[in-house]
Amino acid sequence: MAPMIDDDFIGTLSDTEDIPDELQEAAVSAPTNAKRKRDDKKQNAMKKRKTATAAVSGEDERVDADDGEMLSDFEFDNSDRTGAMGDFDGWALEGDKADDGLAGMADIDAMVARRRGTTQKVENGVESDDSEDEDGSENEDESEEAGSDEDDDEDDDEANEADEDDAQDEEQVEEVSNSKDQDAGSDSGEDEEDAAEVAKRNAFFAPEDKTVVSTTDSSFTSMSLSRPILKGLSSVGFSSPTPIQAKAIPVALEGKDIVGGAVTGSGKTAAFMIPILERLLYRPKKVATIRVAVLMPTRELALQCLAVSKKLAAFTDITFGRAIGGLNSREQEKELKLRPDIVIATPGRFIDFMRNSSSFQVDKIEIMVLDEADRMLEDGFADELNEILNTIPKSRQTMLFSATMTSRIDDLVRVGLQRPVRLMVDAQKASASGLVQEFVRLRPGREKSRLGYLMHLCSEIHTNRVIIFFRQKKEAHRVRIIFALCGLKAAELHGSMSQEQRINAIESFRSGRASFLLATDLASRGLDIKGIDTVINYEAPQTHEIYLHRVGRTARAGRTGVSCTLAAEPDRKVIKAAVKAAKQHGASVRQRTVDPKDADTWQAKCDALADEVEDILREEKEEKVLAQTERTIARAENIEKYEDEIKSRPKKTWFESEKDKLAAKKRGAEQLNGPADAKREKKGKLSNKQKKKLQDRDERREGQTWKKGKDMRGLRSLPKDTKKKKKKSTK
Ligand SMILES: Nc1ncnc2c1ncn2[C@@H]1O[C@H](COP(=O)(O)OP(=O)(O)OP(=O)(O)O)[C@@H](O)[C@H]1O
Repeated sequence: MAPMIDDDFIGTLSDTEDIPDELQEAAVSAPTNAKRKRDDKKQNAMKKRKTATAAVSGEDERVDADDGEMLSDFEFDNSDRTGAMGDFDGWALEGDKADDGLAGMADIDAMVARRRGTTQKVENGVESDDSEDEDGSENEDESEEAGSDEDDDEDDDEANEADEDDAQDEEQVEEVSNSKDQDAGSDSGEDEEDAAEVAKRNAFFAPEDKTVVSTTDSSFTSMSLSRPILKGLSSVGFSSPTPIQAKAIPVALEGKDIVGGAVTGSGKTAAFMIPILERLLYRPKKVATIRVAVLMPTRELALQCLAVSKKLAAFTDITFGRAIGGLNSREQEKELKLRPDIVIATPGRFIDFMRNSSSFQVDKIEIMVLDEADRMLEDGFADELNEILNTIPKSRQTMLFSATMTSRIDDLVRVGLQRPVRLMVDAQKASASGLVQEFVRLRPGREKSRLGYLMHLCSEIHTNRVIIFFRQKKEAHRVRIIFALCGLKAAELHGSMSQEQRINAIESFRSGRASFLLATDLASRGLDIKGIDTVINYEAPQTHEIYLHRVGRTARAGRTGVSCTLAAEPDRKVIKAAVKAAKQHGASVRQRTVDPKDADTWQAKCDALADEVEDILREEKEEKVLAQTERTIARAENIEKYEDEIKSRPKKTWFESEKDKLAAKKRGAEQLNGPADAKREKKGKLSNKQKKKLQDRDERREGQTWKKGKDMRGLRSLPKDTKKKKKKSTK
């Protein structure tokens, strides 16, 4: 039966709830940097720019940085974007081993083709290089071989980037559904901030009215940007600044610290990169120096940022280097020896170079950017971040950006911001304006057919340019096999894949060879892939923030897109928060009705494939073991061949022991999943809020009925017969 869109969707997942009228298809609607050392030339250039900006904007036009208002008059120009950023053409992998094949997907496709006895031609597959994933441990000495082994992509910081994925994986899932997501529903964080927090904030941030220039009528030319920068902008098709760019660029050009937030896909990358490039044009050029460090939480994001930045800098002499995990360190070390102006990095590899590469000097860094800053400030990255912050100069400009930027002062204080300017363009927890959020409700007892629902959606409704998010990489992989067995072209992306496979997977999806990308939250932040039509949440994520990042992979840069979330009992809290926020911001929310028979038919098909899936998993494991053995032999041969060179190198040091790393990982998981039971015991007395949380969790564990929250109480104005019908259906 054809699926239906039910426009009067409600956020509640309980069958006893009434459908609200109001949820019917919304049809949507610092002081100057005197302390900091700047050379005279730069200061003068800055002053000139400042005067020009002020002249253009005028005092009266200043906009309150915190007004949370969307600048409705801004529209992305998507009419003619040929040659623009849409044509992302690579990962700047010169020198790194990058395969054009369909790694990660080709293996499965080949196996399925063999099993089906077809002659399906499968492009060359690349074996998974996930040795560290098999035993779950990294060997610090492994990187010793980097010099002699081109393939040695697994480095010490593998763990950091993998954490992004692992933290949301495996055994934590149950915890997740029972603890942290309760926060998502409650108005924690910003909403609950008290007067003390407001006072702290006022003291911490620079007074807004003095520091923020107007964004109305702003254009790149009115920002007094230099010709090479303007040429770069026009070459990528950026004709006018997005709201966050209009706000951030003038402030950043003045050298001020920034805490910036704007919805996903609103151009935050260029918001920090344009002023950096402009400022670097005025750098002293006699001695090459690393002046800028941009830190990102995942390797893919770092590579993407590098590609975008290089395009923007195409008409300048500004140079770039990488310190990105998972890629050949020797190549990166070579680049860093030349002291590029800007280094784009993931924290683990950055620290590795900081400690072990004499050519990597960070003592002249003048600007540091933390992209996806709220993620970087989480416990999982705390040790790395502290190590970096303690090493690079304190007298730097620091910029933090994220679509879900935290304003919790305690989090921000440790970054060493100096009277930062707070630039929040969109209302907190808003989604992109072109996004339609669909929910497919799985009634109690229907969860066992979750996969059936997904298969139905992907074969009948959302059939192309779809990214599907999973909580567990194992599940993403299993479903990827089922997709292959059912003839759906898919790629997968998660932390159990080698970096090369990860990049190839993204590329095969980007190029359209794969219609579906099955990913974990490794891909939830920042990835800018043009033309993603739909984001499907196979399960709701742990938090509302992650939900916003996930659904933000579509409807980017003024485009439209759909998110579709399978909503069962365990997903309830996050969905409740998502619907509530969507309601508040006038976003489009609707329910998609899928005939249970369709889902059951697909579920039966999938169940019937179980043995075959097991066989493929076994076969895959055997191939992995074989590949692993071959790698071990090759490694041993390499060690023998390059023994002298390896022994002559100083032993690498790492700032954390394995134990510390594990502890950090645990802290990260705890932060993600909420306080562990142990914490509860240790603390002794619990606050009422904690008690309520635990009680809610226990109730849910026992499968008791969910109580309506505040935001759901308003859902009463349904026509009577609809109410009756609903009640009946629950009996
Ligand atoms: N001024 C502009 N004009 C037109 N397009 C732009 C402009 N600035 C950025 N874009 C495009 O908008 C898209 C999103 O940009 P970007 O990836 O920087 O978003 P973001 O805000 O960092 O998103 P996320 O929060 O998901 O990381 C990119 O494809 C980029 O090319």
